[in-house]
Amino acid sequence: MRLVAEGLSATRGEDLIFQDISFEIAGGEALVVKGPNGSGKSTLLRVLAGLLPAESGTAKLLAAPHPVERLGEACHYLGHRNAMKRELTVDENLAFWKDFFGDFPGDAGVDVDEAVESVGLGGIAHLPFGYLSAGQQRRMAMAKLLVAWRPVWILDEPTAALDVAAETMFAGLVMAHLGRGGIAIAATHQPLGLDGVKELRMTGFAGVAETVW
Ligand SMILES: Nc1ncnc2c1ncn2[C@@H]1O[C@H](COP(=O)(O)OP(=O)(O)OP(=O)(O)O)[C@@H](O)[C@H]1O
Repeated sequence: MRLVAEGLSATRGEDLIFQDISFEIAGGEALVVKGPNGSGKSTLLRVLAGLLPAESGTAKLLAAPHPVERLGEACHYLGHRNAMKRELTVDENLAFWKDFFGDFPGDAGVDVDEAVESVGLGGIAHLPFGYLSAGQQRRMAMAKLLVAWRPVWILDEPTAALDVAAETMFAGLVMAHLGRGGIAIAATHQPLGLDGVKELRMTGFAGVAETVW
């Protein structure tokens, strides 16, 4: 499996945010997107996840024997917001997402109990999501990545508001995902604790993006 981005550019409103971004990552690899505030990291992730159209260029997943028409279909997107209903319990939220997403061909997500255990919060999944602390809510949002299989994880500041133990836990989840042949692309200002990752540095349109491998 390979994710290939070629000549991507994107606009927000009237403004060109970045242009001519190209990179390639294989199954089992992670790409960390770095750059100052406003340089376009979130915009790039949203383009890859299919949530914003690219102005030009392409991003494709070459994934025999499961060809993918649109990259977004193969992606889990964990954005700044957790996308969980505050009034529903954690169990109910995760069961909804498991059912809604379903599995992408090739592998399967774990059940809700196992996902909650994996993020270290077994025992509180019966509580309404809104009762949880900010860090616990973020951990539970990470559990969404586990309940349905998607080969590509798109992660926007995944560890913001997390303590050191949770950062370590999340690095373990990402490593396990890579170990299953998955791909992870993360925008972050903090080190994710992953070894041997590729890096893409965004400099904003004032200085066009530069890649560092
Ligand atoms: N909906 C929008 N309409 C117009 N401009 C936008 C919109 N959303 C973002 N922008 C602009 O696009 C540029 C890139 O924003 P983006 O959120 O991609 O940056 P970022 O690198 O992720 O920043 P940060 O590190 O602060 O999260 C910024 O100048 C921002 O003001």
